[in-house]
Amino acid sequence: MIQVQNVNKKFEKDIVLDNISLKVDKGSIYGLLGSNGAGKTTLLKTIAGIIKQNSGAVEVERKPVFENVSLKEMLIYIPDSLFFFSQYTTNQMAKFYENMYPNWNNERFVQMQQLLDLDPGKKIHRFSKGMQRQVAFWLALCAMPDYLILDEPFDGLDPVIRKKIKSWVIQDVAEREMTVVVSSHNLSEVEDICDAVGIIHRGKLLLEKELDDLKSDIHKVQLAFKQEVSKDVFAGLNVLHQEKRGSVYVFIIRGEYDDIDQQIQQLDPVVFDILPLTLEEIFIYEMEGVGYAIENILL
Ligand SMILES: Nc1ncnc2c1ncn2[C@@H]1O[C@H](COP(=O)(O)OP(=O)(O)OP(=O)(O)O)[C@@H](O)[C@H]1O
Repeated sequence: MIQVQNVNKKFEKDIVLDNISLKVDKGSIYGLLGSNGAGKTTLLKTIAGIIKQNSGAVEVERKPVFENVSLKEMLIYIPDSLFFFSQYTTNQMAKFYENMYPNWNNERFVQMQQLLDLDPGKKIHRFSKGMQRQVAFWLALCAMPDYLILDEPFDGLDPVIRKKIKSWVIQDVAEREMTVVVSSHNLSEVEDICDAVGIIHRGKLLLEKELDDLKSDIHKVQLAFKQEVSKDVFAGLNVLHQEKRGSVYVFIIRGEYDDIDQQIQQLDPVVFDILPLTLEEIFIYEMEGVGYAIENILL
């Protein structure tokens, strides 16, 4: 488990992380979303134990992570700008990883080579950017980490490879309870793999949600009545957003499907539909609820 508690980080006078708290359960995938400069990389590096917060606590397996050598053997961070020793081939990097990570799996290294179709004897810096990213995943997954921290990991990967790598990550989460934190500025890029998502903006965690909860407790409702109705009749509903298109009301309502259905049936509408929302719509309305326009943050 990863626990971040009231973490603050400043670079000179700039507050880059502002009282951030979050928890990532073992065997789950947490998506950290935010625009450029939001603080994602800083937070990931703090979780990976590479930089130290000014205050607050960052714990992995209930131990402080900064400069903790035993935790580093269990945790791999793939940065947004990759680093490999110049002149090294993947085979040479694999030897290096084998010495660093006690659970290194050489059989897997050979299997993945066939699936990725990359020459392990070629110098890594001679590969394209996307191929270098594949090498980073190849090495990271063969180290069999318990924790995988990924900074904008899918940038520059073609859709086929992206799908393949996502499925490997999900497999490791399902089969051996690997825990993953993945950052992105794009919701659609990570929504298919995450169990929970947090949105960070200007160093603050604005919103944090389990995706299953999100989808089950927010609904779009279209309604029309024979006659004008007073706004008061909707007072019992937790309305996040409402608009009127002609004679049709469109509401975004938080709550259990059955409760909403029951309350609205009592109002005797002539049109009544409860519709599902896309994840992007859910975030738009949730963010509106906390006073931010998501377009300024994620889109
Ligand atoms: N080493 C540093 N020294 C000074 N300021 C820094 C340093 N690293 C990051 N910052 C500042 O911290 C803020 C957050 O940067 P960070 O890289 O964490 O954001 P990000 O959300 O990962 O952005 P991006 O999506 O552009 O990669 C930025 O204003 C950045 O300029």
